[in-house]
Amino acid sequence: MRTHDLIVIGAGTGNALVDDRFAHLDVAIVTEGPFGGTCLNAGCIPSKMLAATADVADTVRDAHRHDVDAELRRVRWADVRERVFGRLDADAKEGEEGRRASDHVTVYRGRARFTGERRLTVETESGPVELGAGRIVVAVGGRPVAPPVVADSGLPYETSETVMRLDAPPERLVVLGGGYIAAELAHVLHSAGSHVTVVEQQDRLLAQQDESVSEAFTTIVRDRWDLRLGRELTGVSGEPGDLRLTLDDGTELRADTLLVAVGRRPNGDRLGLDAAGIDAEDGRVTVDEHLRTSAEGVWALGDVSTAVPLKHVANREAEVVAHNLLHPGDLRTMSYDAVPAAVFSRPQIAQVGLTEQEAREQGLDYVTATHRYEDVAYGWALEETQGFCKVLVDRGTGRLLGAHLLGPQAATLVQPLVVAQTFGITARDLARRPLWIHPALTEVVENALRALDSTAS
Ligand SMILES: Cc1cc2nc3c(=O)[nH]c(=O)nc-3n(C[C@H](O)[C@H](O)[C@H](O)COP(=O)(O)OP(=O)(O)OC[C@H]3O[C@@H](n4cnc5c(N)ncnc54)[C@H](O)[C@@H]3O)c2cc1C
Ligand SMILES: NC(=O)c1ccc[n+]([C@@H]2O[C@H](COP(=O)([O-])OP(=O)(O)OC[C@H]3O[C@@H](n4cnc5c(N)ncnc54)[C@H](O)[C@@H]3O)[C@@H](O)[C@H]2O)c1
Repeated sequence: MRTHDLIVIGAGTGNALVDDRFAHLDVAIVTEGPFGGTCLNAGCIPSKMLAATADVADTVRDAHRHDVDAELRRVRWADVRERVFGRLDADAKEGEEGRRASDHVTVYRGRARFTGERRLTVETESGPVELGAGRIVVAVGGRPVAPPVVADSGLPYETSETVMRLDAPPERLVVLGGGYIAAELAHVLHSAGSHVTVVEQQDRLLAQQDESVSEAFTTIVRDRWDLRLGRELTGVSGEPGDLRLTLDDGTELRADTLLVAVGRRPNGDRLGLDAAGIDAEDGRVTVDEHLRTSAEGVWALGDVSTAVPLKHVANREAEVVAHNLLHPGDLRTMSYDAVPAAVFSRPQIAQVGLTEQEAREQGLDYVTATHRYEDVAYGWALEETQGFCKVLVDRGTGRLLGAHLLGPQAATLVQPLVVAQTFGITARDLARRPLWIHPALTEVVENALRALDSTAS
């Protein structure tokens, strides 16, 4: 058995944890998949590079709204794909080579499985390798799930791991699920020329968002995508390239390609956690506020353990774990108090804190205010008619409980609201103390906050 000081399982966020502060340790990085993990290879980054291209194409399509005559001839998907993955695949390779060149890091490629306390076996190409370490970080992420009706059909389907690398946009794409991935990749593929149908079991798309956002998004995209809401998929038949998808109301959809986007599950179920005494629930590793697992010397971070499977959360968790590994006498705590999120679709969406339905369910005494993009000068400049910023504030303290944006640059505009919520700055202070640039789009945030003055009693 080869023994290391520290083993990190997973080369996504786990790999980023190992910086120069660990140079005095003998570190092993074990990974089944490419360096950079989901975010770089099949997640945040390619989907955003593709979404940005989709935004360019849609801007050309909509140029007439700005009295510009333009015609979109074609989205050259093969070239787009090559630009995106040519860069990202090279990045992943470079990341691995850099690690292999390091004299204090050993890389093992293969699937790891615990065999005992802080002991594991890795199925490498040249056979199993037994490893042990004083400390282990579990950062093995998650994977897409497929419902049995699809998985058992024997017919091909795509997930976010494969669909962005298709040779061409499908002519007829059906997306199962109406959450994050559906919203982003339907935008990408519709813009590239696919006819898109979304089948979602709930009555609205992005149903986890604030109800006003979810309703507005659903209404807006209905013009572009064929929506089958409140529907279940009950059968998959046909043949590869010509699928027949039956819904619970008896309707049948035809599709070249089925993209399954009904959620992801943590990979802990594949790790033999019991052998190492690591508690988990349905594959999700249980951690305390310092990100320690139930096994001495074993830590976990990212999608395998977190309640909020987002990359900026995983990055912060990695900072906490790195500190705690290096300073066992001064442990840091991970805070999930003001976690923002964004959906890079068209329109863009961003949020932080509570939705109005959550505030209501929690019986909070709150006020809300909404300001529309079309009521600020830069919204006029953009000819924007659908976007808005909505804020929820605690009536007693005046502090932000939540904020929700739908419209251009939402993911950027939300950031001052994240700062305010993090530092407990009241909505009134945030509106009135800093100067807000005129006539920047940020005025939609400023004016939503100012509108609270007229709603608060
Ligand atoms: C399409 C898509 C778009 C996304 N967009 C965004 C976004 O815009 N913003 C955002 O914040 N989040 C986004 N996310 C979520 C984000 O990608 C994840 O939260 C993040 O990548 C999780 O990082 P991680 O390190 O926990 O896991 P991963 O990056 O998945 O890394 C897990 C690593 O573990 C390895 N591994 C797994 N099992 C084993 C094993 N048994 N043995 C050895 N190695 C193993 C894998 O090969 C991989 O290297 C997106 C996700 C998807 C799917
Ligand atoms: N911009 C971002 O931050 C971003 C982008 C993409 C993915 N992600 C991450 O990836 C995760 C997975 O994304 P996702 O879109 O797969 O999951 P999701 O949880 O966002 O959405 C899944 C949707 O599928 C629906 N659904 C579930 N089972 C269904 C069924 N049998 N038939 C029809 N609909 C069904 C759910 O009601 C839900 O609306 C996200 O939760 C997020 O953590 C983040």
